[in-house]
Amino acid sequence: METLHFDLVVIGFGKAGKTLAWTLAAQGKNVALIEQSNQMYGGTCINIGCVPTKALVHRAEQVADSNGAELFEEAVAFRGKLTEAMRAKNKQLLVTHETAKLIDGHARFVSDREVEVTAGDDRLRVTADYFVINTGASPVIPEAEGINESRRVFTSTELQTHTPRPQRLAVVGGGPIGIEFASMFAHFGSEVTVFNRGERLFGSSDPDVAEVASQILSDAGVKILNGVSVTSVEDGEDATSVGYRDSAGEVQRLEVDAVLVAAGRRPATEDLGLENTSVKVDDRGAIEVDQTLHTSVPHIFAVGDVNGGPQFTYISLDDFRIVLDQLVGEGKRSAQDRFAVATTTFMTPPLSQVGMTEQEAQQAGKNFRVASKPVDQIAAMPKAKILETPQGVMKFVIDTDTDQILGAQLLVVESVEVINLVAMAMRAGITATQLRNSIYTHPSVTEGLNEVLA
Ligand SMILES: Cc1cc2nc3c(=O)[nH]c(=O)nc-3n(C[C@H](O)[C@H](O)[C@H](O)COP(=O)(O)OP(=O)(O)OC[C@H]3O[C@@H](n4cnc5c(N)ncnc54)[C@H](O)[C@@H]3O)c2cc1C
Ligand SMILES: NC(=O)c1ccc[n+]([C@@H]2O[C@H](COP(=O)([O-])OP(=O)(O)OC[C@H]3O[C@@H](n4cnc5c(N)ncnc54)[C@H](O)[C@@H]3O)[C@@H](O)[C@H]2O)c1
Repeated sequence: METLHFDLVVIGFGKAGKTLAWTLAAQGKNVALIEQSNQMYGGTCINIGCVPTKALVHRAEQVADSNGAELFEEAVAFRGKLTEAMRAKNKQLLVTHETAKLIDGHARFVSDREVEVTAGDDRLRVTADYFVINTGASPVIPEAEGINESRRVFTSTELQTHTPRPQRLAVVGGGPIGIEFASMFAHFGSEVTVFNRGERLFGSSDPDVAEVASQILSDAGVKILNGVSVTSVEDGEDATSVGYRDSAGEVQRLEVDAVLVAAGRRPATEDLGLENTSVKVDDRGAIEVDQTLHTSVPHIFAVGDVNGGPQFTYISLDDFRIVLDQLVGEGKRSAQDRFAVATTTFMTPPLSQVGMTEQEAQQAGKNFRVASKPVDQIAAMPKAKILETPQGVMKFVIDTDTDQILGAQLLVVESVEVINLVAMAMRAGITATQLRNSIYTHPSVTEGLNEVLA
C-alpha cells in the first residue's frame, strides 16, 4: 500500500480545516485534505447547513399566500445551483495550490502517526507532522418506537431537498434547526407542529423576548407543543402518526406527512479509528481538546463541531485562527479569549443575541438597566415597516456602573447584521451612550439603537 507524507493532514472539508489547508499551502507547506464525499467539498455549512437553508428561508419570505408549494420547488432548485457553485469554488481554492492535495475517501487512524484512507477498493496511507481532525457532527435520532423504520422521518439534510414540500410537518426539537425549519415551512404554506421537550421555546432568551418570538411563530401558523416527548412514529399508507406524551402525561397522536428530526447534532467521531490512538473522547463522543485545540496527542488538533464546542461556522473559523497561530504564529490565541460571541436563530424576523440576558445579569449580581421596545413602536426606525416585517422587539441589558452593554436580544428584521455591531461595541468597550449617539445611515435597522438605547 502506498504511503504519503505531508507537513499537515486535515481530515474533513470543514470551515476550520479547509481554511487552514489553503492558508498553509499558500505558504508552501505540503498539505493534504481528506474528504469522504465529493458532494461535501466545502463542508456542512455550504452544502447542507447555513447557506442552503438560508437560501430557502430567503425564498420562503417571498411567498405570497397560495404559491408556497410551487415556490418551494423553485427554491430547492436555486439552493442546488448555489451549493454546486460553492462546492466547485471551494475545491478550486484548495487545489489551485501546487503543494495541496485533495484526497477523496474515508479516513481512519491506524495509529497516532498514521491514517488509512479508503475509497471503494482503493487504499492509501498517510503520515504527517500534524493532523487536524475536522469531521463535523451528525444528527441525533431520538429514541421513539418506529422512528428508524419510518419512510417519512427526515433529517434537516434530507428535508431541505424533499419535494413536494409536506403539507403537514412535525418538527421534533425546538433548537435553531427546528425553529428555522418550522418558520420556513410555515411560510411555504405547510401546517407545522413543533414538539418541544422544554417548558418554553427560546430557552436562552429572556421570557419576555421568548414570548414575542413564540407569538410570531404562532401568527405564522406554527403550532407549538411545549413539555412534550415524542414516543412513537407509525407509518400509514398516506400519512404518519406521531405519538407523544403531552405536558399532562396523556398520550396523544397527530397525523402528518413528514417528521423533521432536529434534536441536536453529535460530534462525528464514530469510525475515525480513534481507538487506535491516544486521542481522548468524552462521553458525548466529542474529542477532548485544551484551549489551544490540542487533543491529548500533541501533534493532533481537533477543530469545529467535532471538538464539542459551540456548533457554528464562525466558531469553526475561529478554531482555524487558533491552530494557525499555534503552527506558524505566536501561540497567543486561545478559545478562552472569545468574548461576546453572537448567535442568530433564522426565523422571520431573525432572533439575534449576544452577551447576558436580563435574568443572567440578575444572577451575576450586576447593577443594570433594561432598554427595550417593540419594533413597531420604534419611530426612528422605519426600515422594519418598509420591509413589511414590523414584528419583534429590541432589548438591551446595560451595566449602570459602567454604561457598557452587557447583552442584547434583537428580534427584528436584519438583526443578523446589527448584532455584529453590538458585539463589536461590547468587545471594544464602546458604551451604550456612544452607541445611542452615533450617526447611522437612514433608513436602517441600526437606527433602532438611537431610540431604544435612550
Ligand atoms: C441545517 C443546518 C443549519 C445550520 N445553520 C447554521 C448557521 O446559520 N450559522 C452557523 O454558524 N452554523 C450553522 N450550522 C452549523 C454549522 O454548519 C457547523 O457548525 C459548521 O459547518 C462547522 O463545521 P465543521 O468545521 O465542524 O465541519 P463540517 O463542515 O461539518 O465538515 C466535516 C466534513 O468532514 C467529512 N468527514 C467526516 N468524517 C470523515 C472521515 N472519517 N473521513 C473523511 N471525511 C470525513 C464530512 O463529510 C464533512 O464534509 C448549521 C448546521 C445545520 C445542520
Ligand atoms: N443559526 C445557527 O447558527 C444555526 C442553525 C442551525 C443549526 N445550528 C447549530 O447546529 C446544532 C444542531 O442544531 P439543533 O437545533 O438540531 O440542536 P440543538 O441541540 O440546539 O437543539 C435540539 C433541541 O431538541 C430538543 N430535543 C432533543 N431530544 C428531543 C426529543 N427526543 N424530543 C423533543 N425534543 C428533543 C432539545 O431539548 C433541544 O431543544 C446546534 O448546536 C446549532 O448551534 C446553528
